[in-house]
Amino acid sequence: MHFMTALQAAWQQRDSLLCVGLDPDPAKLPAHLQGRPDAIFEFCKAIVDATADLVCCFKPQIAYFAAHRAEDQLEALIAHIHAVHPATPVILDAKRGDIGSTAEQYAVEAFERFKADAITVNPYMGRDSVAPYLAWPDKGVILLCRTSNPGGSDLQFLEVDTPHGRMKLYEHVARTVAEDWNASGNCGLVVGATFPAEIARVRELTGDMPLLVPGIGAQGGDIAATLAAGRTANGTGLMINSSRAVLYAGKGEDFADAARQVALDTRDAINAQR
Ligand SMILES: O=C(O)c1cc(=O)[nH]c(=O)n1[C@@H]1O[C@H](COP(=O)(O)O)[C@@H](O)[C@H]1O
Repeated sequence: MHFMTALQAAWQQRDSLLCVGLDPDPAKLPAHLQGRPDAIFEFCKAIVDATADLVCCFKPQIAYFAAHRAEDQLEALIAHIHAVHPATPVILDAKRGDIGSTAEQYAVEAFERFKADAITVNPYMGRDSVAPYLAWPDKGVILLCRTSNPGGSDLQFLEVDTPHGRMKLYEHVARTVAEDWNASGNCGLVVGATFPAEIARVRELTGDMPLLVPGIGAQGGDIAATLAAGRTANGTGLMINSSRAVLYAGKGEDFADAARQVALDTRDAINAQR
């Protein structure tokens, strides 16, 4: 199924804009899982099973798996999500960016090896570096636009001359993706919850394009401001990610119950603003 079709169905059927981010840090895993060879898989599987009915998508971050030689556990986790929660799309957060021939391999890694439904991609090497992902028309390609971190302003906030006049670089990225790269309707953009004014500007430039919005929870982004700035006319359009605040809500054997409670509270806090 097309990523965008699956996402829209999940928004409606789950009545949720929450994306739970799967960023398993071995040092933060509950004591009873520490040291097990499959600890990362077991931890994430428990979080997934406890929260799947509350989310519109999951977003595993590849670094947390690759750094610990756990790519096989990432493969198993995504296979588990597809088998047990088939209506829940998976975004592989890899923030790839490279020349076209290398990007082709990254696309195969994301979509064939890991069987992700979408991937995060860095747009700053330009159209030919993104084309190999766009060539998979059923897969979502979610491009960094206005990132949540403070240093995001170093480059993304610079004023540049464009064919449409002078604007900030992130605005030019939003406009270019919406008007040029999105021919197959499979693009989304990343805009941090820490910058609601820029969420509003990106919404203005891109119509109803889905926005992945990290930065609530541990990074302190504001849910009400995010919704006011970014929701579409039908009250969707956003995948609002929370990772650490959900994953590490509890430290004991009941960690998945604690994660579910935070996910539930976060989903409801989001829905209260729709
Ligand atoms: O693409 C992303 O997901 C992303 C973009 C961005 O601008 N900021 C950002 O925090 N992220 C990711 O979103 C997650 C945020 O995690 P928490 O701050 O723990 O909720 C991490 O996996 C980050 O890598």
